[in-house]
Amino acid sequence: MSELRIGLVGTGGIGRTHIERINNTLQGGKVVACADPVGAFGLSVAEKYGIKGFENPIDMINDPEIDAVMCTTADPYHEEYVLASIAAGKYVFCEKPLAPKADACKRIVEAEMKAGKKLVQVGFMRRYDEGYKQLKAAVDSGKYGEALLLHCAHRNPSVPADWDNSMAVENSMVHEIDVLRWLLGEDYATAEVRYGKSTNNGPKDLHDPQIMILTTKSGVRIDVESFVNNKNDYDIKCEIVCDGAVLNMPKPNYISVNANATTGQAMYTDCFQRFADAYNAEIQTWINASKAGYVDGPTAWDGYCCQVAAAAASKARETQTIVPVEYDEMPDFYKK
Ligand SMILES: NC(=O)C1=CN([C@@H]2O[C@H](COP(=O)(O)OP(=O)(O)OC[C@H]3O[C@@H](n4cnc5c(N)ncnc54)[C@H](O)[C@@H]3O)[C@@H](O)[C@H]2O)C=CC1
Ligand SMILES: O=C1[C@H](O)[C@H](O)[C@@H](O)[C@H](O)[C@H]1O
Repeated sequence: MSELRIGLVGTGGIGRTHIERINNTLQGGKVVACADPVGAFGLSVAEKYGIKGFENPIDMINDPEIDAVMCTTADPYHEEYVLASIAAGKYVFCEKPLAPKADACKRIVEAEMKAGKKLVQVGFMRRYDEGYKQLKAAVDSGKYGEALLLHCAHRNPSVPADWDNSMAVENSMVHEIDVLRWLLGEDYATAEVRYGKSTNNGPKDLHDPQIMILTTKSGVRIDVESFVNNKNDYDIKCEIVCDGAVLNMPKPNYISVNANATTGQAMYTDCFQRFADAYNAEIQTWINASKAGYVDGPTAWDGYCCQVAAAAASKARETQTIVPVEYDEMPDFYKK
């Protein structure tokens, strides 16, 4: 295959950044068409980029001129378009989360197994971030002993107006749920969500910050702060306390400037700046693997496991209790 012809469904913020990165920066693929659940909006974006527009996303997914699909719609639409891509036998990159709820993720897993071939990669780009990769290599090396505690923070300057209390876990901290499961190489045992004093930066009824506490099956304890209205910068932290060392993820930022007897350093204000290289790496990996005929990234099973843990955390938040995380047995299909 000379060039992977990609059809993108979901022409919102990240959809457009992915069109630009694939068509201007990455190699081996091209977004040749796009569509959106809001038909007219998708057509307007197709015109903006000079690519083919489809009023109906399903028509695009089924078009023989489309080799592979990217799903960057709002979360609730992921299931429909991923299932349509599987039915069409096409590789599909689905932005996180695979679907908002675990049962929808399980339907995708079952459809993929029925199709007899892994076709789905989920957009958990932090696995491709240099900082997280260095942390994983350090833990895997055994040089510093066992990982015992992790202290994490996931801070946004602000979130959309329709943000609700469930989204801190189900939309935002799903990144930590996935990347730490991958980094530590094990599943979770329990989930808990606690509140601190809420900020006045956001709506009155929003619990913000929230603290999610996870334990893994081997007993590692993880705390993650989610502060979505910090009105400052986009700040991602991960500190790993081991037997013989404390490992800290670097905080990449812009240069510092000494001028007028002051020093200052601009900070990242969104995920697109902080994880630009990781998005490029995950999508280049997806293009290369799709052309070669396999999946080489977070699978639909990873997406399911993530939402099982997220559902336990949401139940823990609602009940203010500690909730067990209970997965189905991993099918052999995903063990190879
Ligand atoms: N991996 C990551 O770090 C990130 C992943 N995401 C994920 O990507 C997916 C899409 O997120 P975003 O691009 O932030 O969503 P968005 O809110 O920018 O767009 C989502 C949908 O809203 C509608 N929409 C947006 N702007 C519109 C307009 N001007 N006119 C008409 N309709 C409009 C469209 O249906 C569009 O597909 C979500 O699943 C989200 O979880 C989003 C941001 C970062
Ligand atoms: O996926 C993302 C981004 O990566 C941000 O880190 C989150 O805070 C945001 O909610 C989510 O859309």
